[in-house]
Amino acid sequence: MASIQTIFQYPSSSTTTTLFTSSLSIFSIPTLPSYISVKSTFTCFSSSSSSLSSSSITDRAEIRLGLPSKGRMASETLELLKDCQLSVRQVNPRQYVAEIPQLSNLEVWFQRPKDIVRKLLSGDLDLGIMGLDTLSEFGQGDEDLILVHDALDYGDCHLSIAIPKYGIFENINSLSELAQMPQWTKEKPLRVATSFNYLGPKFMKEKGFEHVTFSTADGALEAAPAMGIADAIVDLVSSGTTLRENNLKEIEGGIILESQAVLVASKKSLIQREGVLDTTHEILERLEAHLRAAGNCKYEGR
Ligand SMILES: Nc1ncnc2c1ncn2[C@@H]1O[C@H](COP(=O)(O)OP(=O)(O)OP(=O)(O)O)[C@@H](O)[C@H]1O
Ligand SMILES: O=P(O)(O)OC[C@H]1O[C@H](OP(=O)(O)OP(=O)(O)O)[C@H](O)[C@@H]1O
Repeated sequence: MASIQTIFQYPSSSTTTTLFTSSLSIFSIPTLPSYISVKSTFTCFSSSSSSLSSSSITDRAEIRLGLPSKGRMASETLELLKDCQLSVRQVNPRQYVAEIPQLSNLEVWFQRPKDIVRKLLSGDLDLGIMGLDTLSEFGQGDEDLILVHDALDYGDCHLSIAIPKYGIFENINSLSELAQMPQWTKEKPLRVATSFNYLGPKFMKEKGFEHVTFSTADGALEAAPAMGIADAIVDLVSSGTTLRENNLKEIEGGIILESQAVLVASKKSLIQREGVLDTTHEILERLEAHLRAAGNCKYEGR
């Protein structure tokens, strides 16, 4: 990864706004697909199109960091922060607020990852950690969401389209073959089940699928083809076991997004709320130091 200066660039304007610089080297965004509209090669998760953001800077004094409250990301997020000497001190595990003694004036709020994105946009959080998939789905490229660190090295998975291994799909092995199947017509479109109601349709449209409809479900999507509810699914994959166990397969060109845990900030907070920039910088430096050391350990261990 190239060493670059940490400059937040706001692609909606022609100027580059330097919020802070350092010798950190963690801002390159690897392979985000074009429809996610990261216009700079580093630092900014942004699009000039949709704007969900309605945040206004309220007059609260404390800085708020949103962390996943439960699920896959929760414990690894706490472990990562602990490894960075940023221990989250929770008075009681059922309480949703906590503190990090090393970061003064910071409140930690435990929330569902999708709600962290929503609350960054509404101005109720200043910083947050979630999967890039959640950021992309619920942030919808909003300009106020700044990707501060794009690779926290856990929560790896990818969002992908999957189809049955059997029946009319037996010899279909790529997205273009799927698109060209004569079965999909206006009257009988390709039916896709997904909980990614923004990224799924956006991807299929970009890939030129004309006759396609979407249905939504929150879990166990892999059952939809066998139940006859859908022809294909768009869902997260990590080990691939769930797809295999349900007789489904990924296809060439069908990966929508590679995801892992990321640190995100509200641009408005960074600019307008006192202390957010310094706190972000502090967290970033600690993350970078830890991840660099961990990376070296991995390398030495090989
Ligand atoms: N195999 C996987 N399946 C789903 N998510 C995964 C997987 N591997 C890593 N992840 C990451 O974990 C996140 C899911 O976290 P979690 O299990 O807490 O669900 P959630 O975001 O609260 O969603 P839900 O409301 O569906 O429970 C994903 O957004 C993704 O970034
Ligand atoms: O590739 P794998 O390692 O098998 O992981 C992928 C599965 O994990 C997630 O589901 P989860 O376990 O969260 O249950 P859910 O279907 O109820 O959301 C995801 O939605 C896939 O179903």
